[in-house]
Amino acid sequence: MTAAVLAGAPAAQALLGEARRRAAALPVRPHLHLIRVGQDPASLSYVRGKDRQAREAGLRSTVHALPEDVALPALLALLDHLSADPEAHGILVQLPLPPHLPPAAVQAATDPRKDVDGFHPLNVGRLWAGQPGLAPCTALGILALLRHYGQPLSGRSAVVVGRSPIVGRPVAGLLLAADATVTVAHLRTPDLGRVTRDADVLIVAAGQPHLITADMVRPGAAVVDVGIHRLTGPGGAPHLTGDVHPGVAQVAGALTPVPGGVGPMTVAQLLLNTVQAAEAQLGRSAA
Ligand SMILES: Nc1nc2c(c(=O)[nH]1)N[C@@H](CN(C=O)c1ccc(C(=O)N[C@@H](CCC(=O)O)C(=O)O)cc1)CN2
Repeated sequence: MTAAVLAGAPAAQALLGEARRRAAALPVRPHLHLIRVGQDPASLSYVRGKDRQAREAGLRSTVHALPEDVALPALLALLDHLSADPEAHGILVQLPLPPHLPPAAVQAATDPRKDVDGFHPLNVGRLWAGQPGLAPCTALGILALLRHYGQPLSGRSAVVVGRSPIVGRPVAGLLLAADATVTVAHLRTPDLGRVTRDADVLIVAAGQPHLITADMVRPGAAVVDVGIHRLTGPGGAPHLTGDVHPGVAQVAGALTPVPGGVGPMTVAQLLLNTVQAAEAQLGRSAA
């Protein structure tokens, strides 16, 4: 068996089209504020991509580039200011942050109605309570990707490997809301393969290259690889790989590529979250 490829680009285009249509129906352009601290090369590239795609989708976007040594009170003051600004609809602080800035304090300082990352404790609670709200972009993007390719979730066994607040935990909550039977495993789970072999739908966000090998996958399962690792090949050439070993393609029924799978969904979903936040703030929806 060779797994069907669940490519992110067409599914992301569908989300971007929806974001563009819904943004155009609003009386003002939704305004996204992207806050970046320091010069981490990956963060620079992700924020640049978010800013560019936001503009292409007809949104306004402003990048706030803060120095690596910015003090916590200064960052919180910016978040307070944007939270109170009626013309700011979405606020995102790019992760990772330098060690002196605790993510929990930063995430709690954003108005939950503008928290387009879905990391504010109120939005985390809403997700787990099954209430409408803003949810994390990668987790929503994974569900949208599976939906785009007609992968059923209701009544199926879904196993999530990884328990991060960005992906593992929220995707487990969303799978549960979609009526899947959900198991969360992680790097300390004994005999991980025994757990993952139970999955009809396997989501891997453990941050360890090639953790999941072919013998750990049920034949025909849908496998979503959230890992992104820059490895150096035998000739010294760098290449990107995921948490899933390439040999899994011989066993799985469907598999997301790395790169080009979940990654593009994260940014597209961010823009849709921003439009959703603007709609709510303008009294156009319940969320
Ligand atoms: N505040 C946040 N910070 C971070 C988040 C987040 O959702 N909110 N997620 C990640 C980084 N991220 C977006 O911010 C992100 C990661 C990967 C991709 C992507 O398109 N990846 C490509 C490969 C690109 C490459 O590295 O060459 C792919 O998978 O095809 C987009 C966004 C951590 N921080």
